Amino acid sequence: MRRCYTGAQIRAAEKPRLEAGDGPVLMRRAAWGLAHHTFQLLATRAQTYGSRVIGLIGKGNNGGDTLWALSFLAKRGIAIAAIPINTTPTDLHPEGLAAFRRAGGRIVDKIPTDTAAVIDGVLGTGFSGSFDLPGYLATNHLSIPATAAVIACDIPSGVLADTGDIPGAALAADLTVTFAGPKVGLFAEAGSQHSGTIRVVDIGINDQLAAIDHPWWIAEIPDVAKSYGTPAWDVHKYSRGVLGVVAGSAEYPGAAVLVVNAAAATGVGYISLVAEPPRGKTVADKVISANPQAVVADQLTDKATAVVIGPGLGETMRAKDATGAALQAALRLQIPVLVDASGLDVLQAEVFELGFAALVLTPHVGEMRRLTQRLAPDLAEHSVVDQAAEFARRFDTWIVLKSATTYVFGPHGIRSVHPGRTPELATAGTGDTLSGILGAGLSRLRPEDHDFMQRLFHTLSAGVRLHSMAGELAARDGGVVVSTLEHYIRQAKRQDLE
Ligand SMILES: NC(=O)C1=CN([C@@H]2O[C@H](COP(=O)(O)OP(=O)(O)OC[C@H]3O[C@@H](n4cnc5c(N)ncnc54)[C@H](O)[C@@H]3O)[C@@H](O)[C@H]2O)[C@@H](O)CC1
Repeated sequence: MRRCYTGAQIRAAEKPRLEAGDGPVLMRRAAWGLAHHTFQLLATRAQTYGSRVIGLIGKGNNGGDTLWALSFLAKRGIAIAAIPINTTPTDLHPEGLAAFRRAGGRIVDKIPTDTAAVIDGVLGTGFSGSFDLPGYLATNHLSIPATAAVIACDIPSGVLADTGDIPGAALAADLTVTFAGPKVGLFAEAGSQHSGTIRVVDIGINDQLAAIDHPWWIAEIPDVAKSYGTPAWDVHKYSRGVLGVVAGSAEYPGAAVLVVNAAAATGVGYISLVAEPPRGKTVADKVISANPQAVVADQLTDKATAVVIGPGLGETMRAKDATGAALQAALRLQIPVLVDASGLDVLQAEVFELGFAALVLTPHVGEMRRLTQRLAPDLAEHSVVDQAAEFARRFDTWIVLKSATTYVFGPHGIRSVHPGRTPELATAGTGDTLSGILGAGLSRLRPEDHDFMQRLFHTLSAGVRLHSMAGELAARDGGVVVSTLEHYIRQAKRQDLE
């Protein structure tokens, strides 16, 4: 798992160094890294000596970094120029501007058509409110040639470092060179679609960053193998993981099929479908014809090591009873419980007091808002991401908030972020598939292990990654058809996508 940070966390880590007077040193390290990666990018395009690089410069330190970086590039034979954005040359970072001028840089008011790269150094982590850089450029007749690379200094201007939201508009970068540690805004929401390739420059504050409480985490491809890879050589079907599935109804039998398909493709020792009569008949028939290895029972087996409750259960009294009975059994067995879809709407506040081994809720944005409205109405004014984070903390539970960006929040502030890698996953049934993947992962955990919580977090985060890898593979293969996603889950488990 890789760490990333809010703007405030990065500022807190820098603070002692700034107070010790190290600001200029940190800035020059950042600028050196920005110049290095810019040069590397130009080299891959065979555009180094004599190429032109233009900086779009704001009045803060982000502009200062860019001016310094341009001065370093000039020493490597690059023709440099800068355009102040929303400010005047007299308001630019003084030392940066002096270095830039010493290196022969000129302030200009046009972007020449032979420009090889534009560095966006208008706004960095000091950005708040709203800004529309593309609109500003259009109004001022500054057009970036289609052949020029766009390189963002630290973060594309207009992206909020803490959330990835873009309240105005931002340039989409080919490359973002970010300092100290990656900002969460480069991976979340619209920011994730504007950051391009991300390079991190070590500016010498890693010790301070390591000490930060509650960074954000990101699951990387190797993490999938850690949580979902080959089981121990000596497992048998029960010790590998027994997943109970309480899903499907006469109205939505397909949801149960999708959960079971995904769990089977992810890898589990035994799948027990809880399908008591009369809803059981249709659901059981459909699941068994798709997955003959699943075993149908009318209640949760005592051998279960995790249970998924909710997909396609519907809103009938019977669905509520099935949810209640499965929760009681899971409590008695002390196994992790995942509640999704219809199951979420019947959860009452008391459920959170019961003391499950772990309770994981996987709402999409609409379901999260409904949960908040019902159980924590005072949070309703917050963003849905903040609602999920606070809900997890308040109710001592785990939330996987599904949207274009997916978030995992744990009870004690632990959290991970997962950029949307393909909009193809925005189709009915992909949530059921995620429940199946995560259910299979949960069934492998042992609540009695000392590092159970850590493993649980990794399982949820890596499972979200596995799901999006499967989506990406399906998208490349012509699009996501949910009933075939299990095929891509298996492919994703063995394929290095990057
Ligand atoms: N703090 C540090 O030690 C380091 C900071 N570095 C750089 O410093 C940046 C942060 O610098 P700053 O704090 O000066 O902030 P920025 O350079 O991001 O921008 C600050 C300026 O933009 C203005 N501004 C904010 N929102 C605006 C809006 N919506 N419309 C118009 N103007 C707006 C602010 O009033 C302020 O004048 C980082 O992103 C990074 O590039 C690097 O040099 C590394 C070291």
